[in-house]
Amino acid sequence: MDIKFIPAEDVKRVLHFSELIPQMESALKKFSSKNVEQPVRSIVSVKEANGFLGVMPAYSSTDQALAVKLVTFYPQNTDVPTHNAIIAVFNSHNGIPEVIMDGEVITTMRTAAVSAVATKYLAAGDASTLAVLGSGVQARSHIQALSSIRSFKKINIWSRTKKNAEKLAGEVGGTAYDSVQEAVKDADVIVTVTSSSTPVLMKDWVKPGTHVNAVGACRPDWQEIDPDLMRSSVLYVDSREAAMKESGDVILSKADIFAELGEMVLGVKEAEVQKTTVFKSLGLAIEDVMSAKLVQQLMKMN
Ligand SMILES: NC(=O)C1=CN([C@@H]2O[C@H](COP(=O)(O)OP(=O)(O)OC[C@H]3O[C@@H](n4cnc5c(N)ncnc54)[C@H](O)[C@@H]3O)[C@@H](O)[C@H]2O)C=CC1
Ligand SMILES: O=C(O)C1=NCCCC1
Repeated sequence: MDIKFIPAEDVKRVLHFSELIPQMESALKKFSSKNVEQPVRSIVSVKEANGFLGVMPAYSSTDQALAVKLVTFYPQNTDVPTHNAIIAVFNSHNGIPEVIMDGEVITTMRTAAVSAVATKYLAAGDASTLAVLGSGVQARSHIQALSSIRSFKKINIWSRTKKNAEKLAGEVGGTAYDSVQEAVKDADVIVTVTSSSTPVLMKDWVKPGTHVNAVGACRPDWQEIDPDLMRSSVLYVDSREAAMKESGDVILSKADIFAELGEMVLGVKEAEVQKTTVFKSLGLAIEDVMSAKLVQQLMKMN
C-alpha cells in the first residue's frame, strides 16, 4: 500500500476561502438533498483529560468521495492546539486507502467557510459591524472568511481574557471590549467561537435582525447561547439529526429548528434576512470530505 501524507503546510498553501466557500455551499446542498451517506459522528469521552475524540465518516457517490475525519478536542489544552485532526481518504471503487492528510487546517477553515455561507444568505446586505466572542483559532478564521463576503467597517472582539481580545483586535484592525454586551450591541453579525459550556450571548443584548453564527457548544449539555435567544430567533442548523443529538443550545432550549442550511441554499426554505437568525453549527463529516477532495484537486494543479 502506498499511502500519501499531506501535511498541514501543504493544505494551508493550497486552500483558499474563495474556493472553499462555494465548495461548502455545494456540500451543504448535497447533504440536505440526501445525496450523502453520513451517520451522526461518534464521540468518545476521555474523562481524565476533559477531552473528546470524534469519528466523522461520509461518502458522496456523485463525487466518488469517501473519507473519515478523526478529530480530538481538548478544550483545556494550553501549550498545544485544542483541536487536532487527521483525514483518511479512501478510493471509493475498491476501498484502498490513498491519502492521509492533516485535518486541523481543514477543520479551522471549513467551519468558517460554512459560517460564511450562512452569513451570505442570512445577514443584511449592508451589514457593517461584526462582533466576535472568543479569540482563538476559529475567531481568526471566521474574521477572514466573513470579511470575504461582507465589507465590515467595524470588528468588535470580546474574549474572557482581555489581552487576547486586544491581540486579535490589533491583528485585524478591530476593537477589544470588556463586556459581551458592549461588543455586540451594534453588531449586524455575531460569531460565538468560545469553549464555554454556559451561555455567553444573551437575547436582550442582540439587536433585532442580527445574524448569529453559533459555532461552539457541541455537546448535548453545553450551551453558548441564551435559550431565550434560541427560541425567539429563526433557527438554522447544519444537520437536524445532529442538532437533536449533539447541541445543548438546541436540546435544552427546546427551540424549533426552521431549516437546515442546505435546505435554505437549495431554496426549499426561506432565508429570513429581516429577522434575527441563528445558525447553529456543529460540523459535518461531508464538509471535511469535500474539503479534502478540494485539497487533492488543488495539489494536482499546484
Ligand atoms: N461547529 C464546528 O464545526 C466547530 C466548532 N468548533 C468549536 O468552536 C469553538 C472555538 O474553537 P477554537 O477557536 O478552535 O478553540 P480555541 O481553543 O482556539 O479558542 C477557544 C476560545 O474560547 C475561549 N473560552 C474558553 N472557555 C471559555 C469560557 N468558559 N467562556 C468564554 N470563553 C471561553 C478561549 O479563551 C478562546 O478564546 C469551540 O467550542 C470548538 O469546539 C471547533 C471546530 C469546528
Ligand atoms: O466538526 C468538527 O470538526 C468539530 N466540531 C465540534 C468541535 C470539534 C470539532
